[in-house]
Amino acid sequence: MARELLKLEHINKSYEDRQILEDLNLTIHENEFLTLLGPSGCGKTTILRMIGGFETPDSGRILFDGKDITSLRPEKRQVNTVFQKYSLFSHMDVAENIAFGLKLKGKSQSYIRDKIKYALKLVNLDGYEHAQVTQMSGGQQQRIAIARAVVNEPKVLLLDEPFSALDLKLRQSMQREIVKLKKELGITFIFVTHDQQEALSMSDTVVVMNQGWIQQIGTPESVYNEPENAFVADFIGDSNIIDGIMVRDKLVHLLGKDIPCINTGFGENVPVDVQIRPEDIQICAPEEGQYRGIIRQVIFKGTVYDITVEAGGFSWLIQTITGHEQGAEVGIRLAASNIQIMAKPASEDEEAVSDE
Ligand SMILES: Nc1ncnc2c1ncn2[C@@H]1O[C@H](COP(=O)(O)OP(=O)(O)OP(=O)(O)O)[C@@H](O)[C@H]1O
Repeated sequence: MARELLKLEHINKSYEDRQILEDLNLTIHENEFLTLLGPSGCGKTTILRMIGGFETPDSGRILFDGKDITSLRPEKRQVNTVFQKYSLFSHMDVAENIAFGLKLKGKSQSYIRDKIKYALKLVNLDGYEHAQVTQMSGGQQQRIAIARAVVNEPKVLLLDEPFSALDLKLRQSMQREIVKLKKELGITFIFVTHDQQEALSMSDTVVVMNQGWIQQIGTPESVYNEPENAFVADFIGDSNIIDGIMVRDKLVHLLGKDIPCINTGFGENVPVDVQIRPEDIQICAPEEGQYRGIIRQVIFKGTVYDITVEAGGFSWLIQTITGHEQGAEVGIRLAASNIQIMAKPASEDEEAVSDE
């Protein structure tokens, strides 16, 4: 892993009486594409605003390259932000928008002209210097906002849900552009989104958050394939999450049956959350399955079918390439390697006891 660039240490933040972040710790590396992912209100933007310098933590430190920048003004940080609402100046043309920050810094006219040209090329808008921003599409405006941030040569670019106003197709093409841009610039990107697909497809590292707490940090593959708890499993992709009890290692009691699973090390009689992805479940003949059930619903999604099967007292979501008949009696099979065993979250009572 590359060198550590940014460190958030023991960050606490409350608004009025409500604690939003509690003892948050996070390390971001040089040249990393890190995404803060979580539902609305979980504190993603608050973290980004602290890194940008628009918000100060109540306690804790933010280190940049080993230096404490917790109280440094935004313009003194080597960090630039692209906001959700592009916040472009509508009375200025494209070039003036991009030049704004550079003029404030007292850069020369020729320097500014070169930078504008370079940045517009980078975001595929060469020749748009004198276009009016109000007459440009949402995608183009977002590109200008990115160009405006990039000309400051930040070491870290912060992007707060930058594509939320764009339609799906444009969003996907902007996602590809951002990944390309990141490679060209060779700097650190910190991206905020509540869209798990967006996070998985763009990032080196995904930080999954819920209610101010970091739930898991990992590569897109690891948070998808090895979620550490039911929240992550449920939030990222589709999942079947079922209560289970470990019989012994490699065997879990699930919906009335003992089902083989991979090594877990949880010990005997431990209640666990069991996760199985819809694409990892096989539909077979009734007598060949571990559970027997009925197909309740079949929905064609384009590349796959979403099939709901009622079996073992549970409503399973299963994804298949081929269609199935609603009402058919079927069996379902689970491969041990596709069963993810996760610790149950500590209950509030237990947390209270362990805090003492
Ligand atoms: N200036 C503020 N004053 C009071 N409460 C605030 C302020 N800013 C944020 N909050 C609250 O803090 C919590 C976290 O907000 P934050 O914007 O960080 O969440 P988020 O995960 O980025 O959500 P979203 O995706 O909706 O932007 C929310 O409950 C929000 O209402």
